[in-house]
Amino acid sequence: MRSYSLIAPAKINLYLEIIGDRPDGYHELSMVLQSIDLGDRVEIRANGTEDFRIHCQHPEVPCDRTNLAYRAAELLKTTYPNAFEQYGGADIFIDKQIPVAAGLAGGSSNAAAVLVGLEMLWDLGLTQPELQDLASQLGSDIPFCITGGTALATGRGNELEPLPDLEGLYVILAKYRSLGVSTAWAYQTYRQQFGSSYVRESTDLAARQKRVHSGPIVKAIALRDEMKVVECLHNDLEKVVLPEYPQVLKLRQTFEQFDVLGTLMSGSGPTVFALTDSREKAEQIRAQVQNTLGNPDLEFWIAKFINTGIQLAPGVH
Ligand SMILES: C[C@@](CO)(OP(=O)(O)O)[C@H](O)COP(=O)(O)OP(=O)(O)OC[C@H]1O[C@@H](n2ccc(N)nc2=O)[C@H](O)[C@@H]1O
Ligand SMILES: Nc1ncnc2c1ncn2[C@@H]1O[C@H](COP(=O)(O)OP(=O)(O)O)[C@@H](O)[C@H]1O
Repeated sequence: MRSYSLIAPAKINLYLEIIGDRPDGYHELSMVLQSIDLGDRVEIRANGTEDFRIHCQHPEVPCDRTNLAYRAAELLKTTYPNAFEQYGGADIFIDKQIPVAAGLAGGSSNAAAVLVGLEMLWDLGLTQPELQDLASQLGSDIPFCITGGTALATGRGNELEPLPDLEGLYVILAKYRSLGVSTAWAYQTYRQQFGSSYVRESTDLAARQKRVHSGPIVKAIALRDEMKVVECLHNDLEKVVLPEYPQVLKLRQTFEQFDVLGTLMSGSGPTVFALTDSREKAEQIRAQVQNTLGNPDLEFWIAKFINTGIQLAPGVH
């Protein structure tokens, strides 16, 4: 039976601005997304049956139809029933390295890997826009997870413009093991507290431009001015998550005390990250934060920026 083994990287948000409410219930965003080399391994193995089966050891990851990877497979099955009939189902093995419900797009990246893997397994010959369209139907962050790298994301987060690679940066990620934040809760709470009506189709371009402030970070990335990039780090969702989770606020403040280039909460949290220009520095900061907070529930990861999304796992054919 044919199989593909893929690496599904996590992302961090270097910039997340909520422009306003959308009529479809989502939020209009302006984000800068960055892939990092912390990733899950996703293996997709044809199983000759009429089913998809999810295999994952992580206690917080469901192995049923609610798994985003399963939903990705189902979407391809209903969109291309003839291919499904010809090739059949698959076993999907997820080796989880990305923390769950952490604001790092773990589930989204797994779903992206399934779209890419099944597309190859079923010889569908889809174009990149066709694949991106399917991804968009499944979740706002999934189109980015396919192509990865550094990108400006607008709309729901699904409209992408690639940006020049940000190379040579390292990231220390920290998360309380027992803490997870629901993305839906974060956006809903933001809407209740700060909601504003915003219609993208508005002809009032001047009003729209006034509210989109990603210009400076995009320019800094284009100029590869890393010092300027770190000055522009921003996440509107911190306004609702940090007051609700004092531990996360404390973590964010602790990173600020040390010699980091910049620090921010990623996505809907609760992961907090800090940037450095070397792995040694990242190790040093990790030790300093760990010693300061001394909490056994706190977990750390060190990763570097990468310029790829879903990739074939090295050494597997
Ligand atoms: C916050 C971010 C930042 O990158 O990432 P995470 O923290 O989840 O990793 C994303 O916007 C999350 O993207 P994703 O997790 O794909 O979102 P979806 O599945 O489409 O939607 C999950 C929930 O968030 C809300 N949502 C999502 C995107 C958006 N632009 N506006 C929203 O209000 C939706 O209404 C839904 O209740
Ligand atoms: N393949 C998957 N990996 C991780 N979580 C998943 C997956 N499929 C469904 N989930 C569920 O989605 C929720 C959000 O998980 P995740 O994608 O890791 O976080 P985030 O949306 O913060 O990036 C979790 O509570 C988890 O139960």
